[in-house]
Amino acid sequence: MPDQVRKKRAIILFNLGGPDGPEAVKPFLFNLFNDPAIISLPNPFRFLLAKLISSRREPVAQEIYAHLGGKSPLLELTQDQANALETSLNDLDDGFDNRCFIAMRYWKPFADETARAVKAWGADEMILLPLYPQFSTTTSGSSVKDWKRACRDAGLTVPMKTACCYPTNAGFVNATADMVREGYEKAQAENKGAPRLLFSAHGVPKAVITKRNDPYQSQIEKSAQAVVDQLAIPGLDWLVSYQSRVGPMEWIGPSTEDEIKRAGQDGVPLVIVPIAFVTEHSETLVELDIEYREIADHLNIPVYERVRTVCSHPKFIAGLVNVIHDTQTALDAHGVDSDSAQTRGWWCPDDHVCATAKQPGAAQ
Ligand SMILES: C=CC1=C(C)c2cc3[nH]c(cc4nc(cc5[nH]c(cc1n2)c(C)c5CCC(=O)O)C(CCC(=O)O)=C4C)c(C)c3C=C
Ligand SMILES: [Fe+2]
Ligand SMILES: [Fe+2]
Repeated sequence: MPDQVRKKRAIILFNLGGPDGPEAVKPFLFNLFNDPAIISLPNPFRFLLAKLISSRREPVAQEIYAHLGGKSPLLELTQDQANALETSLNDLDDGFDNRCFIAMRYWKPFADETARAVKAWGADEMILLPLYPQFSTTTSGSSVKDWKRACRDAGLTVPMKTACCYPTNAGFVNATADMVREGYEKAQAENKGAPRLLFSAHGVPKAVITKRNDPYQSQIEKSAQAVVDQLAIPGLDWLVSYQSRVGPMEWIGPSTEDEIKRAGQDGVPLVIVPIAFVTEHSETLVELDIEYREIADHLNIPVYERVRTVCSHPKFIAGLVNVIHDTQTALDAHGVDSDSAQTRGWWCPDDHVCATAKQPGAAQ
């Protein structure tokens, strides 16, 4: 298609963000705990509590990021994904001039800066793509809400469509299965018995699931089941657990730490699979690779193998291309016009009670 008739389509990739140096750790934590999607208290209580918790958590978090040279690798790896996705989309020649942008929720680049960049580029339309396969109000929901605020503040008024979730997307599942196969075979080669697969996801407080009807936990289970189906290993021993608890609230379980201890009691080789993260960062490189490995070593677990995240695996990137095309065409097929698409257009392949997907007329 000739360049002059191509529409400019901005793909906005969302992730959590991480500190880019030791001095960023405390303000990053403050931004996280000051998010009403994380602590649902009215101000000034949330602000004061966020100040308190971020100060208390800072030494622990500094220690975590010190293992990574004082900063998170999340942005760099997300940039690699953005580059790979942009190349794949433009190679398809689907009538759009596609450009990928990144908006992080709690550290740079923030939504405000990215919204200004999208406006300066002259986008005709946008697709919002959370880099979270499973929807949670604490992650994708929070990012999309903040993006819409940033667009209003920047005067960016072009139509937008949102990919809600893609927990069983074939590209994501097949890329994960490829990585798991590699780890599983390595563990098997040690000849210490049949390995147990532990799908470990970032936890959330129980109240997030029960009070907000958040589909996160059920979608994590669907993702894990889809990977297991794809692996098709007869008699596979597997389960889902949740890592990264913070604070005194009750979190969803079982906890990954408890399951590592149980594997120690059972004397089975363990293969840990991150199922909610699509890039490496502190929760994989420090929590899984250092902290939990130490526990496993202490318990004499015969093998502890941690599977890599999908990052820019070609199958995962191809899966994201499909998510973008589904988002575009599903809404077009339903005749959602640019006005309502701007505020209400969500594509959701799941049957969870995604407020916006189930009630297209509902205010967000
Ligand atoms: C699926 C992904 C994530 C969910 C769900 C999630 C919920 C959630 N997280 C916290 C508190 C913290 N998370 C921290 C780091 C962090 N969290 C995610 C993803 C999810 N969080 C990522 C990708 C990262 C890593 C960032 C990086 O290193 O680049 C941290 C900071 C690290 C630490 O101090 O441990 C905190 C704190 C809560 C409270 C929550 C749900 C309510
Ligand atoms: Fe987190
Ligand atoms: Fe959804």
